[in-house]
Amino acid sequence: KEAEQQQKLANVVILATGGTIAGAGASAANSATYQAAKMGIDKLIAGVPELADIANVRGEQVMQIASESISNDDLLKLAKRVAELADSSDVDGIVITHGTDTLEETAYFLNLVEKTDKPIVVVGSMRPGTAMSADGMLNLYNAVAVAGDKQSRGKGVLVTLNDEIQSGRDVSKAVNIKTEAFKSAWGPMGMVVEGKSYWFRLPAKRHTLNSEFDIKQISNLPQVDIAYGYGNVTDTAYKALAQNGAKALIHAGTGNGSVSSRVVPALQELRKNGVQIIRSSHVNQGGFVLRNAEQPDDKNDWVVAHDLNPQKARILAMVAMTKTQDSKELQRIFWEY
Ligand SMILES: NC(=O)CC[C@H](N)C(=O)O
Repeated sequence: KEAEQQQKLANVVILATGGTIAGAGASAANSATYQAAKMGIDKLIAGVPELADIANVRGEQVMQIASESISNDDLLKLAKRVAELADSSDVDGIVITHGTDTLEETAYFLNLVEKTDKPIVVVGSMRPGTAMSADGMLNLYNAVAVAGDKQSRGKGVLVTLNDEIQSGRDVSKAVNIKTEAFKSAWGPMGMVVEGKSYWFRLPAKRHTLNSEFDIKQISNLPQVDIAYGYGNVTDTAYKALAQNGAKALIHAGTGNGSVSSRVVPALQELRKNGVQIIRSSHVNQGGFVLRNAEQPDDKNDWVVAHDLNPQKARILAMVAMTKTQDSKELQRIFWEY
């Protein structure tokens, strides 16, 4: 009977990378003061015995770090392992446990480069497992439930925290001290309650199988950096980043991705020297940057990131520039993904 039950359950692999979901504090009262990336994947799985009721789960420790320290090489390593697993006939879904600080970047990267319709779910937590009201156990249970569900196929890379199923493209860490930390300007795609998914919308942007990018053809990512717009800003950071080898600069602009008159000449000059200039916005609840609004992008030969926040714009620029150095092509890609 037990063997029969196991055969019916989906096979889900959990790739662990660290973060708070693997964190530990000195006391149960430490919900915010703790060390991330302390607990191994086997302990994490053992901590949620209910996982065995919803899937055949096995874990792999890919790295053990806080996500603010994830490098492009780490990203490539993780994505290549995800692709291998997605190609295995005995894997139905993949969960990635991840620190929440750059979770949105990894989720978007995988969404762009994984050629599979199998569910890929990225999950983290806001409190370590040692804390009172820790959220990691339920988030992980929900992630495994979603990853093992056939209904989750072909919907792009997903993120489950706070009982919500979010699109890995849209979601962003919007609050850093609450368990309802992750939001999307366009709303969640669904809910997961007691291990069952309830879907309400689908992503409109290109992803996974419908993406022109494939991790199997990517071995390097170009250097793309971000500089921040604010009152009294100077062009120092932009110039320094370009001098240090950035092939594209994401302008994390104010408002509509506006650019200070003290910075415009430097960006025009950098563009003439071959650096791509991509205007994004750092407004908190979802920026929306349009071509030739605020700045003459056609004249300057700049690109706009549209609704992508600066850190997501960096991810798309890196992936796009593995294929093209043409600013018009880059702009097409920024509209489509
Ligand atoms: N809530 C978290 O996961 C944050 C912990 C850590 N800064 C990380 O991103 O890994």
